[in-house]
Amino acid sequence: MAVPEEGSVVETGDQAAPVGWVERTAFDYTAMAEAETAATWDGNARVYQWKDEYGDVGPAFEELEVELFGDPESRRDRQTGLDFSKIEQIEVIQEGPQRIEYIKTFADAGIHPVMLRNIELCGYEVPTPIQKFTIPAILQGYDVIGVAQTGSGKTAAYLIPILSKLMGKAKKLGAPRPNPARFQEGVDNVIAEPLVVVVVPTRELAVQIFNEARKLCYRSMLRPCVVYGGVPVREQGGLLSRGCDILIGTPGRLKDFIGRPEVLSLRRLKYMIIDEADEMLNDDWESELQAILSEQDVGNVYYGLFSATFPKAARDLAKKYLCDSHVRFRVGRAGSTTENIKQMIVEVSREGKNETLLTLLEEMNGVRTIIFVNSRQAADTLDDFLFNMKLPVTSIHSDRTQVEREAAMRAFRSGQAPILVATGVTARGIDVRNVMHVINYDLPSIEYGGIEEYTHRIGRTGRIGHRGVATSFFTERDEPLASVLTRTLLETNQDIPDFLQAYIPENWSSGTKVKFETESDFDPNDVAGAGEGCGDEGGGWNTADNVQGDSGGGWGNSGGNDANEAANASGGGWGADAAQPAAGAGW
Ligand SMILES: Nc1ncnc2c1ncn2[C@@H]1O[C@H](COP(=O)(O)OP(=O)(O)OP(=O)(O)O)[C@@H](O)[C@H]1O
Repeated sequence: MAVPEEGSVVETGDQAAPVGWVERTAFDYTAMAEAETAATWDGNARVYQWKDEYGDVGPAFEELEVELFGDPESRRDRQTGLDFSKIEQIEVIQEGPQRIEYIKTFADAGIHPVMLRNIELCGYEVPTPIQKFTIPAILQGYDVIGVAQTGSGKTAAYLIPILSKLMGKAKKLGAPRPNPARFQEGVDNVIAEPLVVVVVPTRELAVQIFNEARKLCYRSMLRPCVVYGGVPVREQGGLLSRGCDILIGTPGRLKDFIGRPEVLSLRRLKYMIIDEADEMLNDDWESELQAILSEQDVGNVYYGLFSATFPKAARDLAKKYLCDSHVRFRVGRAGSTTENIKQMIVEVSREGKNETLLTLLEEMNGVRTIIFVNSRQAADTLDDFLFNMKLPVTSIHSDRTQVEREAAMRAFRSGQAPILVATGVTARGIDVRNVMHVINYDLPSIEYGGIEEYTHRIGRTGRIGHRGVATSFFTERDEPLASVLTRTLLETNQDIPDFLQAYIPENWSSGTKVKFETESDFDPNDVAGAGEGCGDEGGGWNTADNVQGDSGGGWGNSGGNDANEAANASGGGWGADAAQPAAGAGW
């Protein structure tokens, strides 16, 4: 990366962008708010649709394929330069009485041929460590807890096996749906009866997972939908009324739709995934989550909990609901960071933060950067400050309208505004390619997430084999975090600045394991099993006995041959003939 000369500025007409940065764009938030009714929401993005005559698998559509997966050239390039070696070295710990034989390649897993092709189109060559375990476990019908570092492919770790299992069975298991080619609003509307629900804490994450589902559902009959706050309920209801097999949503909006049985019913639900499980178990979501969990058909639903950290609240939920048969996978220590991120802690005074920030942005200029602050007001103030310094910045926080939030994310993703100022919660789980630098302008305080929040925040960079830098400003206020922060740095062999040296544990020497009192790992005595929710008694977590041969569903057989078996069951719904594009087919 080019280091600019000190204080140098590139003159570009009357706008002068500091060296290395694109010109700033002024975002008119008031106009955006007024345009809300005419907005094109991210959740309205096109999904693959089929005609009845296709059978279980539809033909490819080049235009949509490029929209979903990018052009073929960029697909190939995506994998170059990825360094999986650090991820590969991390030990995967399997807990629970069941032993799952892990897969080495996607082809090993016995997944549906269309899913295999979609994985290839995504550019995924080998499964990540968490995927190696959760794919066979979910295919075999186990409830799963997956705890793995940020950016380690947890979304695909549950979507691939679930969608693969459902491919070829949508007709049999799913609700009748209108033919999209002939759909008439108000005439053909159906009640949405999803087979899968994914609950996530933020709107941005809901859209992101919806986009991953759009890719992985390509050419199948499975129709993904997303619902989240800030968009008129009527609009989202309209999308649901065309049928929905995979529903991704934020808890408040999901609860709202559950209260409208003429729009949404969970009676066909087979899989419930709680992503970013630790955040979802925050007190703020409790009533919504309870409403969603209590809605299901007892004993008939498979569960998955996924997160990068697993604090006590999440462990308590697992303890309450999970049965003996569930499997837990931990990639490294729960809450640990990845070695692909270079972490730097800089001591600053509160007054000196802006100046230090400008220096940093000058040193690492032009790269996609996320700056975290601790309050909405601070986000607005910092956005203004950076904009006045002629930097291409945008910001996102929960007081913004949905139009503003989506516009900010689009500007950041496209590179129009490569600097994003965000509060921690709104940026939870977001995955933007090539975020090279994360800056904690404010470190998260112990009361607001502490070290676990730190892990999630810096995890916006150094994702999936890429490398990144995370710089955090440390003021005297951050003293309570010093000890655990130092140990987190030691764990991945980071440099410890002088002012943190005193927090290096006594007797610690390089290569020894660092101890964490808030160890997010499961205590072996804390194992679930006596959960109220087992079997028929409550929350509906499955036992080993009911994993197989789900009545009428025709699934739940131990993984491996699912694709072939479904092909037989559906009268050869895929295979060469069915997969051929039908002449003149539309979607
Ligand atoms: N096997 C794979 N090979 C290459 N890339 C992959 C693979 N699996 C997933 N990815 C990509 O890795 C990125 C990170 O995945 P994802 O967002 O699911 O991570 P995560 O573990 O959920 O992170 P976080 O905890 O921060 O939410 C995504 O861009 C995804 O498309």
